[in-house]
Order: sequence, then C-alpha cells, then structure tokens
Amino acid sequence: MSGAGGARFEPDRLDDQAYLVEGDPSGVLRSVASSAAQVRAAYRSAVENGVARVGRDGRPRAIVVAGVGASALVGDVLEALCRYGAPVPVVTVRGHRLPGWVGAADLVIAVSRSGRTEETVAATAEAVRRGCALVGAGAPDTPLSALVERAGGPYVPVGGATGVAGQPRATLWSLMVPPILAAAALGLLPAGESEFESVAKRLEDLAHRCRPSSESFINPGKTLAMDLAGTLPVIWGTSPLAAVAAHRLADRLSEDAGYPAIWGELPEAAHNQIVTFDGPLAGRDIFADPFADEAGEGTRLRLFLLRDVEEHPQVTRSRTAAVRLAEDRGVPVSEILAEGVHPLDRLAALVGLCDYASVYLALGYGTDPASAAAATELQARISQ
Ligand SMILES: O=P(O)(O)OC[C@H]1O[C@@H](O)[C@@H](O)[C@@H](O)[C@@H]1O
Repeated sequence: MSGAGGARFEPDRLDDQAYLVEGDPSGVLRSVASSAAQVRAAYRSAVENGVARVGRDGRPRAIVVAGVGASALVGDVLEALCRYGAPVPVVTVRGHRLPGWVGAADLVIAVSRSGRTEETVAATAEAVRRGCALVGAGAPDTPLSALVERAGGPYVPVGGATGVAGQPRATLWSLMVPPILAAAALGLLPAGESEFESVAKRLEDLAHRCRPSSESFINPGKTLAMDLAGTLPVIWGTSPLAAVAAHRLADRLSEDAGYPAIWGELPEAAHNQIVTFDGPLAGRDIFADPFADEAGEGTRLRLFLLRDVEEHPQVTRSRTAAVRLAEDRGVPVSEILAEGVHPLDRLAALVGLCDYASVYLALGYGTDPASAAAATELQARISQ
C-alpha cells in the first residue's frame, strides 16, 4: 500500500525491533509509553503547585480553555467531562482572541506545552487585561508562565519539574491533569488521586499490550495501524468524550504520519459524513492492486467507530444502522470499545490505543513520527 508521498506501508516493519528503534530516533513510541507516568507526575505537580486554589473564591461563571493543537484537546476533554453534569459551561478557544463575553467572572485555563505558542499567549494576555482568574499548564520560565504568575494564578510546570520531554502531542496527559484537577476543586466533577491512579493503571496495561516487542497478531496498536493503512479513515466517536478521542486520532495521524482522516461524532456524523459511503471513495475497488506503488491508488474509506460505554439510546440505534449501511456499501468497519466506568478511564482506553496505532502507522510507512515538517515550516514562514 502506498502513501501520497510514494511511501509504502510495510507491515513487516512493525515487528522488526531494530527498525522500530532506528525509525523512531526521537523515541515517540517511548513517549506514548510514558502516558501513565505523566498522569502520576502531573497529579503530584498539580497538587504541589496549588491548583486547588482556584476553588477559594467560589465557582466562575464559565471556564475558557486557551490552547491550540493537543493543548486545545485538553479543553475539549474538560468540556466533554462537564457537559451534562456541571453547572458551569466550558469553552475552548483555539486562537488569538477571547470571545467578547469573557470577563472578570470567568476562569481562563491556559495550556501550552512550549509555553510560547503565539495564539495561546495572546489569548492569555487578553485574559490578564480583562481581570479573569487564571490557571496555567506548560513549560516553566516562558511567556505563558510569566503571564499566569503575574495574574497570581497557579501554574503547573510541564517538561521541567515533571521531567516529561517531547512534542506537545506527546504530553497530552501531563497537560490534561491540572485543568481537570482545577475543575474538581470547583466541585464540577469527581477526580482525585484514586481516579488518576486508575487511569494510570489502564494506560500502563495498554503500554504493555501495545509494546514494540509484542507481535502484530496480538498487539492491538499494531493491528489498528494495519486497519488504518491504505484507507481514508472516517473516525466517529459515539459520545462527546469518544469524539475527543476521534479528534485526537485524526490529529495524531496528521502529525505523526502525515496521514489524512475525517473525524466526527454521532449523531451529527449520521446527518452528513455518512453520505461519503455513497461517494467516489466508498466501496472496494475490485480492480485496484492493494500493493500498488502509485500514489493514492485504491484508497478507500474505512469506518472506525470509537464506542463509548455510555451512549444515548438513539446513538446506539444510529451506530448499529450505520454499521449495517457501511457493510451494504462495501465500506469496512473497525470498532474500538472503551472500557471502564469513570469517563477518564474510558478516555484513556481509547486515546491510549489510538496513540500507539498512529505511531505504528507512521513507522509502517517509514515516516519519522517526530518530524511534522510542514507544520514547523509554516510556523517558521509566518514568524518571519
Ligand atoms: O502546546 P503548545 O506548545 O502550545 O503547542 C500547540 C500545538 O502547536 C503546533 O504547532 C504543534 O506543535 C502541535 O503539535 C501542538 O499541539
């Protein structure tokens, strides 16, 4: 199977231990394996750095999470966790400006692994000017940490005190824990040491099952990578939380592997994206050579359903019907089931597996999963 840049997916690479080391010089697989350690260290660091202080002055009118990329997904996770049970709305801002209504009654949570991302720093500076309460998570001694500290808010260092290195997408769990603990301190959701320990155990279990030395036929991360390879993935979550996992997988596929995907959420996706099952990329191309070298030849849709344990009953009906419809149209389907009771546990089950699959997909195509060259080049061009 060949990729748009002419790269060919070689399943044998996934069981070649020497290649998995050489092909991943920055240790992206190791960073995925560090997810459990990130949760534990970030919990300790968030407690030590006084995130619970946000609860002292009562609840804010709204919570705004400022961030882009993986850091913005932290806001989406918080929104999904709070959506149905919390009396405070959560909004994610992925840009330079805050909405006009944000003011001194609101809490702004600034998230940036580097602590230097232009959009996040600009939105946070605006929050300081408007007198918002602030919490931050990201690299210490940066423009972001200076802003949050100047406003008197707690700032949880990521990449310094927690010892986690690497790209923002590799530190999702480090960045996610402090905002969730802040929301817990405000009484918006139950999350404390035992919940985070359970999440860490689940991520540890996944790291064991998806470890590089585990062979493809029993390794769920490698199996999912092989299902993804050569397809145009349509990734749907069956709950708000599972949809964040779908978004996460699509983003990681782009950044790790340069691989495109469509993501969506049921029931919304059943109103629009499902029509692609009748489109030009649906169905099996009986004439295509699955191992052709020509770019894009034979690429066909495949539906990936990230299934939450808790689904609206109508979503369950929609999902079941969508699977049948996909099968009728010759669109193959892969279903990935969340496990666990606490929503964070379920999120960990989905994100933990998908993170491995994305990195294995990159390695199967011979792509360095750390490079993300086009994103770096674009940032360089606009900063000139
Ligand atoms: O978390 P920070 O450092 O603000 O980065 C935010 C985003 O920036 C982009 O340019 C990429 O690097 C993404 O992987 C990252 O998630």
